[in-house]
Parts: sequence; structure tokens; C-alpha cells
Amino acid sequence: MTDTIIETRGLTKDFRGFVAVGGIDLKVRKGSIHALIGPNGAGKSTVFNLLTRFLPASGGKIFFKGEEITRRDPALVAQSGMVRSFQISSTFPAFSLRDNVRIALQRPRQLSYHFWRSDKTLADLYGRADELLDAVGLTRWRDLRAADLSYGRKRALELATTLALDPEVMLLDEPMAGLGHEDIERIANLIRKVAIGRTVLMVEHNLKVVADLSDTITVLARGKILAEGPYAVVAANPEVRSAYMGSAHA
Ligand SMILES: Nc1ncnc2c1ncn2[C@@H]1O[C@H](COP(=O)(O)OP(=O)(O)OP(=O)(O)O)[C@@H](O)[C@H]1O
Repeated sequence: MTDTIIETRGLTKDFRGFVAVGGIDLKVRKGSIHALIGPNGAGKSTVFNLLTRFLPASGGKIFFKGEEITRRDPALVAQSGMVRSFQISSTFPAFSLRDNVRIALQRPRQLSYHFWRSDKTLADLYGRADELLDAVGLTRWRDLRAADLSYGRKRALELATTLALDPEVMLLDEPMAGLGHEDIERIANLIRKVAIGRTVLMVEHNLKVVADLSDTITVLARGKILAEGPYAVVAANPEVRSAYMGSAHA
């Protein structure tokens, strides 16, 4: 029990009678890379939205680090260490990479306005921003405007701005969407690296990436858990195979 960082019990979401998520019991182990997969419309994004409290649950409970967060304010969920990246772009195109990361670093401290006003603190923030840019391999481009980055490097920047919040759990929403072959490999390596000492829960359609990165995979279909376990186990499951048949992502 103690190594479970996220748990849902009977988590349910219906949209005017349409059950998008139908009573899911999910357990995410602390320190693991856990993937949520399934055909289109399976309910993956809805689960993410419920966990981060972007959407209110219709039923069931959500626990984070042993505390119930089913009705917690989304900003507080993020502050308590569960942060979502990707899909919602968190970068400012006209600002340099350094400034993008510096702004992200200031986010958790917005209440303590005076903290970052002094020059020294600003210098500290840039120092930390440089470390994070280095961690994601973007040092060479740190003075470039975010708008001028390639698509793959924008993803790396988004990882840096997410890491700026020092999350215990990173929720990655389709990190490989729209990326070419080389970028996929680069971002997969980055995810492996930044996952050290953290928990990663990701929704991802690229099954090769899922197979390479994940410790545990939960397969959703029509709002229910169809199978769960390491890749070899879920990939051999006949129900999983038939759920993917005819899917664009099979
Ligand atoms: N705001 C909403 N109002 C009504 N129906 C919704 C809403 N959001 C999602 N749904 C429906 O809930 C179901 C699950 O959607 P969801 O986006 O969670 O699936 P998904 O597994 O993330 O799919 P994809 O792989 O295509 O992103 C779909 O049938 C979708 O049409």
C-alpha cells in the first residue's frame, strides 16, 4: 500500500449519461513509469483530466500520497506535486528558452512576490534555469526565442518547464504526438532520465515507446480497465489485441 502514490477507487465520469470512465480502480506505484493506453475514445484523457482535477468526477475517489484529493482545487493538486505536461502548451513563444524556464521557476513562488524581486534571486533563478536547460539538452539554444525551436526541441523545453515545478508525479499527455523518428528517441531518452526519482504517468499511442519505457501499463477500453501489467503481459492478452483491432493506433 505504502508505495502507491496515486490511487483511484471506482473513478467515474459521465457526460450527460454517456459513461466515459466507468468505475476505474487504478494504482500507480511510486517511482514507476506507468502508461495508460487504449484505443481512441477509451477514456485516457478523461482519466488525466480527473486526476489533475481539470474535470470533476461524477463518482469514486482519488487519492494522492494517501490523501483524498477528489474535490481538491486543481492548483493545489499541482502544488502538492502532481503536474501535467504537454498537449496544453506551457511555453511563451516570444520569450527566450531561459526566460521560459525562469518564468516557470517563479510559478510556485507567485505568492511570495518579494522572493524573486531582488537581483540576487533573479540570478539564482537564471542559474537554476540553465541547469534545467542543460538537463534536457537545450543549453546551445538557451537565448533563442521558443517560437524558433524545432517541434521536438519545444517538447524538451516543455519538459524543462514542467521540471521547474519539481513535481513528484509528472503526467505526460501524448509526449510523442507529432514527433518524427529521431525526436521520438530523443524525447524517450529524456523521459527516462527525468523519471529518475519521480513517478511518471503517461498517455501514449506509440506502443514501441510504451514498451520501452513503462514498468506498468494499464489498458483502457470503453472507460474500463481491460488489462494491466508489464508490456509482455498486456500485449499477449487476447482482449487487448481485439480491442486494438481496427484501431488507427494498433
Ligand atoms: N467534454 C466531453 N463531453 C462529452 N463527451 C466527452 C467529453 N470529453 C470526452 N468525451 C467522450 O468520452 C469518451 C472518452 O474520451 P477521451 O478523450 O477520454 O478518450 P481517449 O482515450 O483520451 O481518446 P483519444 O485516444 O482519442 O485521445 C469519448 O467517447 C469522448 O467523445
